[in-house]
Amino acid sequence: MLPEVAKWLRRRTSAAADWPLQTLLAAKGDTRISVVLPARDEEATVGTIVGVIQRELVEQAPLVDEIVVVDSRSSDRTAAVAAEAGAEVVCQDDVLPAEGRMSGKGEALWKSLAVTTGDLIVFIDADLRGFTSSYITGLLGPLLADPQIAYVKGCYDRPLINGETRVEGGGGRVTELVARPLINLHWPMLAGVMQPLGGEYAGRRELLEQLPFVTGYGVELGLLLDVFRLAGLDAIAQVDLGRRVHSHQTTEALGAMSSQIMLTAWSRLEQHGRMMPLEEPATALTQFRRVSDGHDIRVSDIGVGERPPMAEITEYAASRRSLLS
Ligand SMILES: O=c1ccn([C@@H]2O[C@H](COP(=O)(O)OP(=O)(O)O)[C@@H](O)[C@H]2O)c(=O)[nH]1
Ligand SMILES: O=C(O)[C@@H](COP(=O)(O)O)O[C@H]1O[C@H](CO)[C@@H](O)[C@H](O)[C@H]1O
Repeated sequence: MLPEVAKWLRRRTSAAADWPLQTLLAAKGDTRISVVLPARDEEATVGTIVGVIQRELVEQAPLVDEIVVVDSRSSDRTAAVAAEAGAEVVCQDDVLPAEGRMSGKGEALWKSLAVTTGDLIVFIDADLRGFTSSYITGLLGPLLADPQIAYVKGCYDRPLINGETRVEGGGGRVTELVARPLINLHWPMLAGVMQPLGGEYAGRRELLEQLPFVTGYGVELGLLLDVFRLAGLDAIAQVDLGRRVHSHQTTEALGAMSSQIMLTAWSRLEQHGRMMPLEEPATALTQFRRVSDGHDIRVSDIGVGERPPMAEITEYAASRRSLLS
């Protein structure tokens, strides 16, 4: 792990418990705060999430100024359930109609900027189970405490819970198999970000509105790479939110998601390559595992060598002759 990354990890990693609600209320001042939930067919979970935010962070404590659910072409009762729970609901395709209609989560999040008023915007997936308001207070903490911080990613344990299947640490499959390797190879300064694809994060509007939003599932990787490019590593923080349980897609669906992540990585490498020669890929892979007092950080060398065609090896011809004689 690069020394700058180790330093960043120490300086810019905190836990939700480090940011109590009263501290945030005292720091809020006239800062407006929006919570955005992109939601496609999330009627089973969106109401509970919105209800917790509405009760604990709007009614009981005036921290959050608005809860906006972006209905992303749902075919179920997502919009009605979200509205009944207290959210303002907008249809993704009704926002900025002159800009046309693109698809996916990134489109929903990009359009959310046009229908929210917050100086700070918190993004929360609408398929979470066991959501607590500490997700939001944790993500807001660094932003309300330090003007140098402009973007905060959640990190958490990610079990894979699918019907009878329950694998601790088995979630975040695209993160572990695609995004983390790509980031370590090409953006090693971001190797300390424990959950680069996590759907819970927050940012300052003044930064977010300067960033392109990749549509589909490339949005998280695109934003992380572009925040790093535009604002630098020290503008990024991460907060341990504990545990994240969400609805899991099929492996086939995650194949499409992985492809979008790779396309996003390619687009940023291609942009970078137009400005300066691309660096050689790094060959250290940093991985994280929860342990009792934090995270076990493992750095492994994933470098590969390469042998030439055997036909070019002098001894090969001689060995073949002796074998065949
Ligand atoms: O076209 C889409 C796809 C997804 N989502 C939402 O984005 C979040 C994350 O999507 P998903 O759960 O499909 O991804 P996963 O968490 O499985 O990676 C969820 O709130 C989805 O409802 C969305 O708003 N529009
Ligand atoms: O992190 C991941 O590997 C994927 C899939 O998670 P699981 O293997 O289903 O737990 O989930 C994330 O990736 C998406 C693409 O960035 C985000 O949009 C989702 O919010 C996030 O859950």
